[in-house]
Amino acid sequence: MNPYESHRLRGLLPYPDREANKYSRGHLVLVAGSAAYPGAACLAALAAQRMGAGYTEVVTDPSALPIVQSFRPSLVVRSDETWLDGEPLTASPARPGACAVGSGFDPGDERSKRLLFRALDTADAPVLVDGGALAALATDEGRKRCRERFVCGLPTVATPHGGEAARLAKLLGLPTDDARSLARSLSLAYGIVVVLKGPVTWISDGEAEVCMDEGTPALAKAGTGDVLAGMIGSLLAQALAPVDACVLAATLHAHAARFASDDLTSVSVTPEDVLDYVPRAIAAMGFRDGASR
Ligand SMILES: NC(=O)C1=CN([C@@H]2O[C@H](COP(=O)(O)OP(=O)(O)OC[C@H]3O[C@@H](n4cnc5c(N)ncnc54)[C@H](O)[C@@H]3O)[C@@H](O)[C@H]2O)[C@@H](O)CC1
Ligand SMILES: Nc1ncnc2c1ncn2[C@@H]1O[C@H](COP(=O)(O)OP(=O)(O)O)[C@@H](O)[C@H]1O
Repeated sequence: MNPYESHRLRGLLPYPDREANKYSRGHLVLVAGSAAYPGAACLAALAAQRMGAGYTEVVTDPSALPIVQSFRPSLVVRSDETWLDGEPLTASPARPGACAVGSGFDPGDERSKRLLFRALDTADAPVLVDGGALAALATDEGRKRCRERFVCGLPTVATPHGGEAARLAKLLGLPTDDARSLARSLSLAYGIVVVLKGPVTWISDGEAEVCMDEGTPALAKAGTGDVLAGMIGSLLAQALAPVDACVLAATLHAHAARFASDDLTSVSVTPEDVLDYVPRAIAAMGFRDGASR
């Protein structure tokens, strides 16, 4: 059920080439955070950096700007008000990129919807939809946009937990009793790759499902989903195929939490600790021949 054995996963790790520059290593536009949840933008942004993206640009609510800026000086941070009217994101082989939208959005507010729709409408690049933006995705207008992107060959990934998946299913009256079938039916109905998170996480592109069961209940703490979104977004920005990006990120997220639990106990691990153990999870997965350490 999980065709991703360790050799295949190791081959997907995005070790930088000798000639790498910050643009060739992937530009992630992370539209995240709100007045209510500025911390989610910080968690997802550091996760994106740790997962290898060369250029992590955080687009956030004006009230969250100073918080994200002071969190890490290497982040490029700008206001979502200017982003709404700015240049759309275009990815190319020389300058790969992706947009991740919604971690730390207030579900159901009008601003979340505007930001999500702008990302879906304008990004000529993969888009990841997470957190509060999933409420706006679970509307006729949200689904229509996903279908249009699907027809144009533009990947969209969504990372719902059980509650968010139920919202996406409700729009279409889909049954929610079996997680594997739910991941598949949401993927087919919206034309997206679905990462249905939980104690077991199911990843579906509508054709096949991958079962991710290496997690630990240490991950059941607010903020770990924001970390996962940053990791997947980072790999999408580095031009991994969508299902590969989701499987590799979910595996490293689970391994990082296990390493953190070994040292800190499953009681005490925080999402920040999961972030700190991502490098150990990457190193434990191994090095490709010729990769720069
Ligand atoms: N430090 C931060 O800034 C954090 C921000 N967060 C952000 O907070 C926003 C709201 O997310 P929430 O998930 O709290 O709110 P939601 O309103 O989207 O969903 C929460 C509700 O979903 C239901 N639910 C059903 N199954 C569930 C499951 N398996 N896991 C979780 N909930 C389930 C629960 O009844 C709960 O009341 C998101 O944008 C998220 O990214 C959270 O990730 C927590 C940390
Ligand atoms: N009991 C558990 N066992 C394994 N993994 C879990 C468990 N509970 C939660 N997780 C993982 O933790 C993450 C929680 O994400 P999410 O519910 O979006 O949290 P948040 O929105 O608070 O960041 C997901 O990756 C999920 O698979």
